[in-house]
Amino acid sequence: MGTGQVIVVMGVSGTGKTTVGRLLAAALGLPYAEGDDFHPRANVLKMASGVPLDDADRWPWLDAVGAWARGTGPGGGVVAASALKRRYRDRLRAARPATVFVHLAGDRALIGRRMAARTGHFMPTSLLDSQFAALEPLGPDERGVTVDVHGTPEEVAARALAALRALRGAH
Ligand SMILES: Nc1ncnc2c1ncn2[C@@H]1O[C@H](COP(=O)(O)OP(=O)(O)O)[C@@H](O)[C@H]1O
Ligand SMILES: O=C(O)[C@H](O)[C@@H](O)[C@H](O)[C@H](O)COP(=O)(O)O
Repeated sequence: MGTGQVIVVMGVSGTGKTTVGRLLAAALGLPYAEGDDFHPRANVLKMASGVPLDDADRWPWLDAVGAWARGTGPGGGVVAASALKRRYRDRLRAARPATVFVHLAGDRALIGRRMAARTGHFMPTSLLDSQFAALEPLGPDERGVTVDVHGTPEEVAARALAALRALRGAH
């Protein structure tokens, strides 16, 4: 899938970033990182208490994700990180120019159901509306693919791999 490529699996909470990101990393033989692990503790506590993050909360987190991406070296890697807004993705691209985004997209009802069924996670389903409100889909000039999240995780991962291959073929 290309030397030096970092794949950022993006999208709202509950859309399957972790699940699909791990499958992509395994399929590509790349290291995987969980974006949630880079949040300062204050961010996790804020979200857990039902308050959405703002830009100021997200900059240090994005810089930590970007540092991981840069640190993967020539081999690249896969990281799950919501990267909801264009300016957040700009920040990640500034840290690691060879970044490609996989936007996992689905309707609110489906994602809400999956999120509600998830256990042991700090993110409350009540924040899903704010996640959709913040979401800015990939622009035509942004290197990446948008992948629908219906079906099994394996189907979504296969769809993402095919879209990445097509993107690569187009360049
Ligand atoms: N394609 C899928 N079909 C059914 N359930 C899924 C699918 N993808 C993810 N899930 C489940 O939905 C929940 C949210 O997925 P997760 O990977 O944690 O999303 P995110 O990392 O974007 O928050 C988890 O409980 C996960 O097991
Ligand atoms: O910028 C944000 O508001 C957060 O990054 C958010 O988008 C993310 O979704 C949470 O960290 C919950 O984690 P999950 O995405 O794994 O639910």
